[in-house]
Amino acid sequence: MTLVAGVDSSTQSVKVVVRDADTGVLVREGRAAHPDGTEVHPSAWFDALTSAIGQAGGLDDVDAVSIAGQQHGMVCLDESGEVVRPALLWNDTRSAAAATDLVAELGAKTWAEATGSVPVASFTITKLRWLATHEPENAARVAAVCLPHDWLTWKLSGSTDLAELVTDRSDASGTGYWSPRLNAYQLELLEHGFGRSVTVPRVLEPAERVGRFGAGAGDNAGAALGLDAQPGDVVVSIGTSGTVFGVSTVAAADESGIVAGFADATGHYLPLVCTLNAARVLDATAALLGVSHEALAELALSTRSDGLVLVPYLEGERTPNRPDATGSLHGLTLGTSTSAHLARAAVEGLLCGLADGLDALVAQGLSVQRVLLIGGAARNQAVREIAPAVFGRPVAVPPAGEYVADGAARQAAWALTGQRPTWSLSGVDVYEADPDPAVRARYAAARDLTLERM
Ligand SMILES: Nc1ncnc2c1ncn2[C@@H]1O[C@H](COP(=O)(O)OP(=O)(O)O)[C@@H](O)[C@H]1O
Ligand SMILES: O=C(CO)[C@@H](O)[C@H](O)COP(=O)(O)O
Repeated sequence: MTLVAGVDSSTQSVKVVVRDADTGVLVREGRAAHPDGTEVHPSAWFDALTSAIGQAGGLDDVDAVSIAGQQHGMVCLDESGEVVRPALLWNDTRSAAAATDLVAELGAKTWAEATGSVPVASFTITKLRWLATHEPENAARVAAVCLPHDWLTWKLSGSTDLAELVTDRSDASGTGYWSPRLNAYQLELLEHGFGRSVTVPRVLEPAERVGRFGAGAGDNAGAALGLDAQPGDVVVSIGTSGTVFGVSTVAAADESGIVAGFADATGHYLPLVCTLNAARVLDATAALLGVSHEALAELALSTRSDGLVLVPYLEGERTPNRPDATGSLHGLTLGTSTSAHLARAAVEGLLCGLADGLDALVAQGLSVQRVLLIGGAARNQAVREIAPAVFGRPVAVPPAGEYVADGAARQAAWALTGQRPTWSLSGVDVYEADPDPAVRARYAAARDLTLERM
């Protein structure tokens, strides 16, 4: 049996799957937790990956490996390949002012045309500007910049040569200095943002490999590949981030900055909307109520929200671009002051943010024939049942699984054999509900009424 491995190094954890390259059957798997926080030393990811690989029985008998991971994080290396400072992750908002400056300096249209996206605090380029401004001594030591998945691939390959860093189209498209449309770096943007040029990883083609390593992918592109998403499939992923995206044959360039015009992992495009507040809104609400996720779901399904709205900007927000916002609760009455109403409002609030994202993608021309729901919080029964009412469409929920790691495994098999795998995806459950536009309308009325962070 020929084995391939796929990795998802996501915000909260790392997952490893080992699959049969011919059939896609899961042979072994492993996982390990990542440290909390929006600033993490990459060595913590490597330690977690090593432990997850061990749990998955090692990689000695595996012929090809691909690593997918959280997008955008800034990993800076010095000339000898050492990490300069802990990585700033996609959900670290300290570079919000740098993002505002970069957009003001060149204009949103220039960014959208050059890179497919208008940078917000998540994007690597804004973190580089922040570093140049706030930590000039660290900035001076930077010889190369790469992304979490690039660094893990490089590290696992055993290389110490900066010239051997590789990445893929999907993750390169989240840097703010690579064009999906032109399939090329825009290094003048990197120089503009950081003040000078540095080494960047070589961008591999979707099925290219270096030794036994595939190109890897940003986690959302990895999930699209893992689900074998086709044009018309829109994926809603509710993990640490909330994302809505679809595979498209047309490159997006949304000047409003709502839709990010990323590349996918198959040579096409992946227009995407990302929110900063997703599964952790339910984690926080369950903790506040002192209940499990299962009990939270039961509470949420036991009532309607009756006008209670939770605007879930607990970590600030990325879409809409409100990095300094806080969450807020609106519509409290004696009647809505119950655990059940709060649970329902939390689920509806996070889903309304994603429904706004779905609308934005449709407005950009993305076709929606099917909505697929994945990510840790897709396990939640209330999310599954309320999503179709909020989205106004049926929602298909594939079996709980590690679709990002599966996408990486598919890529590894593709790179190994030269054939894109046709592994079958087992059955999805379809959830339907009457559309509930009143919930969306009430949320829309509340969403801008939030306090800034202190
Ligand atoms: N049944 C559930 N209901 C709601 N949230 C859940 C449930 N199970 C897991 N989660 C949450 O999902 C998140 C992890 O999802 P995952 O997609 O692995 O995240 P990431 O890829 O961002 O690391 C955690 O915040 C976890 O608490
Ligand atoms: O920033 C984005 C997409 O632009 C996020 O989707 C990150 O890629 C993190 O993903 P998860 O940890 O939530 O899987």
